[in-house]
Amino acid sequence: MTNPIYINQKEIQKRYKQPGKHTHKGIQGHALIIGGSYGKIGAVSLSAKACLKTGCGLVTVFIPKCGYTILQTAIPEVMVLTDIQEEKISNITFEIAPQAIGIGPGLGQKIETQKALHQFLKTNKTSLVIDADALNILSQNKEWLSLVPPKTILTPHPKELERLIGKWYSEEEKINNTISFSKQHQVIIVMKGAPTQIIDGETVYENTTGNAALATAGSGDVLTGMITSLLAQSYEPISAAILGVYLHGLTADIALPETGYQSFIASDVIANIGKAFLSITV
Ligand SMILES: NC(=O)C1=CN([C@@H]2O[C@H](COP(=O)(O)OP(=O)(O)OC[C@H]3O[C@@H](n4cnc5c(N)ncnc54)[C@H](O)[C@@H]3O)[C@@H](O)[C@H]2O)[C@@H](O)CC1
Ligand SMILES: Nc1ncnc2c1ncn2[C@@H]1O[C@H](COP(=O)(O)OP(=O)(O)O)[C@@H](O)[C@H]1O
Ligand SMILES: [Mg+2]
Repeated sequence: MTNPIYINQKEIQKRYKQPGKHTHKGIQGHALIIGGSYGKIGAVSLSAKACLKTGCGLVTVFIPKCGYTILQTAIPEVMVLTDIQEEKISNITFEIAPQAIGIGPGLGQKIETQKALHQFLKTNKTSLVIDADALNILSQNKEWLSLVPPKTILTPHPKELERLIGKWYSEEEKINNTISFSKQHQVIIVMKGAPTQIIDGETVYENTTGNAALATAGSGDVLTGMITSLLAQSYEPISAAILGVYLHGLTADIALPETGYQSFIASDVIANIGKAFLSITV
């Protein structure tokens, strides 16, 4: 099996870019997060807030109508576009030109939403992060993977990965099958877990941050927002994935002495992104 490259402080120093002194929100990246359905607007809310807190200049969400007031109240910094439907996404249309799109958190898998994702993939040319229900929809319609732009980042947890690549019977088989999938579809796969591994063709990266405090609802939705943010800020897709995963894990390592494993929640990831950035820049 290929030896992994460990994602440690040294690997991060090679990739991290400090924002320029004269930067402004117009060049600091505009990210779009698409997702949400009735009862799962929180997933988009977490993702969008994490996206902002990871340094993106502008963040817009595209959600079903029922999430409008929730989003505008929860995060006034975020701009909101809504679908024509109340409870689910049915037609993804927007006139903005984001540099990166994260799609999937809380999306649901209703048939109209599946069709909307298909239509979106047929026309989209923007760099993408695909997570959660958008991955589950792709697993049910594998032929749509040919519509995904090269170097798209997929962020499956183990069950989502199984739906995508099928069952495995050893760690080695899991990695080998994921490598084959990554090469076949030219995608980067963030295999979330303990530890998270990132597969980019034949190259395997293994994260060194994070702990069991991250086993909490919404922590993956937050990761999607963080990686989308970095992608919108012009990081190469592989660097956005590596830096996002490392910082995400670091938040839990930083917070652990204060929260313990049990009381750490996804919002604590977001609350500690600043400290995580500070600790990689010293
Ligand atoms: N506040 C919110 O609105 C939240 C919304 N969420 C959304 O809910 C939808 C469903 O996502 P879920 O992931 O809950 O449902 P899924 O059905 O995709 O995954 C849950 C299944 O995967 C298994 N699984 C998950 N992590 C695993 C691991 N590390 N090892 C082994 N098995 C693992 C679980 O045991 C369970 O069987 C998504 O759209 C997601 O974004 C969740 O992220 C939770 C929070
Ligand atoms: N025991 C653990 N140790 C380290 N990281 C973990 C652990 N459990 C979960 N995580 C991390 O938490 C995140 C969970 O993502 P996901 O299952 O998609 O959550 P959700 O869909 O609820 O947002 C992943 O980044 C995963 O690597
Ligand atoms: Mg998830």
